Amino acid sequence: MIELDRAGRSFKVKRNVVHAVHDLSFTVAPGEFVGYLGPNGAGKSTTIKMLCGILTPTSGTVRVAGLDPSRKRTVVARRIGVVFGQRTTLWWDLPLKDSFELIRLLYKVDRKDFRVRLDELVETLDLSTFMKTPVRQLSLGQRMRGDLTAALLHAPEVLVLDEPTIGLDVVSKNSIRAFLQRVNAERGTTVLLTTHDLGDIERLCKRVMVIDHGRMQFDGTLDELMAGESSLEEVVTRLYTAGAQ
Ligand SMILES: Nc1ncnc2c1ncn2[C@@H]1O[C@H](COP(=O)(O)OP(=O)(O)OP(=O)(O)O)[C@@H](O)[C@H]1O
Repeated sequence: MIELDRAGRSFKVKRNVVHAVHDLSFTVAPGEFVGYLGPNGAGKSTTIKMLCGILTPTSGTVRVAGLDPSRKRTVVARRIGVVFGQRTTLWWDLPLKDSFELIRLLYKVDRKDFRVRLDELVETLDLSTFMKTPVRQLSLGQRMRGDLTAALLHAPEVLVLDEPTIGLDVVSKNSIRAFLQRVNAERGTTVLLTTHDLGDIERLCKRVMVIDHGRMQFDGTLDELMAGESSLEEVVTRLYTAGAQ
């Protein structure tokens, strides 16, 4: 479903070249739920931006559902849902329900399918009390639930999440985690999850990839990553520190 083959992305900053992602290869099979970890500046968001076609790789190839996102951005957009926890994709001044209607029009979602999906998402994510509220007046937890809904209204096969639980309280985090687990289990949606919250990883991901300085440091199961140790935080700290040396 997701395939990177020696993908790289560099940026020219003044006279220097920053290799944000370097020679990165991995595949994510349909229906997998994969955690994508790395310290600040490791290249996670750059990878995600290449998956949605926002950034073109400077070397190698990136494929989503067999398509090149930078060349087929609109087609890929219909097959992928993306949530950037730090930024909303909703319209700031519009009531939430109007943002959803705009998404229906943009993605050309059939009116009946849209209704069924929206009703289900409103119920599961408990949105009914703030559907008429402008996005700018929503709390962070409410806004995040709105963003998740927006990402799923066109029933994408792939969901890419960049810090979807950032800044949320423990109850909101747990309800979002339960929701994501359900989307993956019931709809078979492939999920790639970037987070600095290791609780998200422990709760949701069987497989974990860790990158640092744009290169893969670890790709395996959570059990393999833990290798008999009891604290994921310690394991990850060791990996991040080793990468920095
Ligand atoms: N548009 C850009 N121009 C120049 N450098 C960039 C650009 N985007 C990212 N970078 C650099 O690429 C590297 C990887 O950044 P990226 O945002 O992908 O990291 P990240 O793993 O998502 O980090 P964080 O966890 O802090 O969000 C960093 O050194 C960053 O400064």
